[in-house]
Amino acid sequence: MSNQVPEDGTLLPLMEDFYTIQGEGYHTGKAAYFIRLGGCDVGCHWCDVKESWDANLHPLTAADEIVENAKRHPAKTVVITGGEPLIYNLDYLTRALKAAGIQTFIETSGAYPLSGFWDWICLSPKKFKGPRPDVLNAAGELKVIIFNKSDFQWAEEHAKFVGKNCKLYLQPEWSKASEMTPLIVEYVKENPHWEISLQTHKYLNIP
Ligand SMILES: C[S@@+](CC[C@H](N)C(=O)[O-])C[C@H]1O[C@@H](n2cnc3c(N)ncnc32)[C@H](O)[C@@H]1O
Ligand SMILES: Nc1nc2[nH]cc(C(=O)O)c2c(=O)[nH]1
Ligand code: SF4
Ligand SMILES: [Mg+2]
Repeated sequence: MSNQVPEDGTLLPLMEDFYTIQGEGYHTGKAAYFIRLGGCDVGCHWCDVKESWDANLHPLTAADEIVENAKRHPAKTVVITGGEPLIYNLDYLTRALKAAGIQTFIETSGAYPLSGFWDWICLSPKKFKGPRPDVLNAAGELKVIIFNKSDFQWAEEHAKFVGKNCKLYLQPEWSKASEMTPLIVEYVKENPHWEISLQTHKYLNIP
């Protein structure tokens, strides 16, 4: 992890920011400005953004500047992702976004303590470094990645720990999608409290 990131959250290692369509989960199809923070030590072997892992490769950027850039886009929604964004204290950034009238959504593994003020929390827990109870309690959606058959049971175990209104999604791991998607279809037909989430941006060829 980067040593120089100040604890007050006024500077954050920004890997990239881009205006696109939310491709996954509950808010699929909505325009949003994505803020991708560098740094992650969870170590998913199938992670589709491994370039994010080393925080030191991504420039420390003023949270105020990130907010000014977010304000320039028509959709008043940001998705903060990474890397693992909860490595950092996100109180300052999300307070400023909300003060600017922007909705705050996060994509997180839940492996670090919850910080920030959120309109939506997408928790995608990982075997490699499990989710914390504070994030399980606050999640609006639980999005479990299905890489092999044993992940269905693992998904059920985590669903026990989220709130009763939390939406439940199964999302195929991208490299295994042709093999796992038919299994997910059958699983959801048998267990309709779950829904399918696809990485629709990859089918649309957009960021
Ligand atoms: C790159 S992660 C960044 C946010 C956070 N570290 C997390 O894992 O939730 C964003 C989302 O992409 C999902 N994801 C990453 N690699 C994937 C892959 N190969 N196939 C399907 N989903 C993937 C993650 O589970 C997560 O829901
Ligand atoms: N379009 C689009 N939707 C996304 N939803 C979650 C993403 C992420 O990497 O966190 C993502 C992403 O990278 N692109
Ligand atoms: S927690 Fe997220 S960013 Fe980190 S390795 Fe896993 S999928 Fe990639
Ligand atoms: Mg992505």
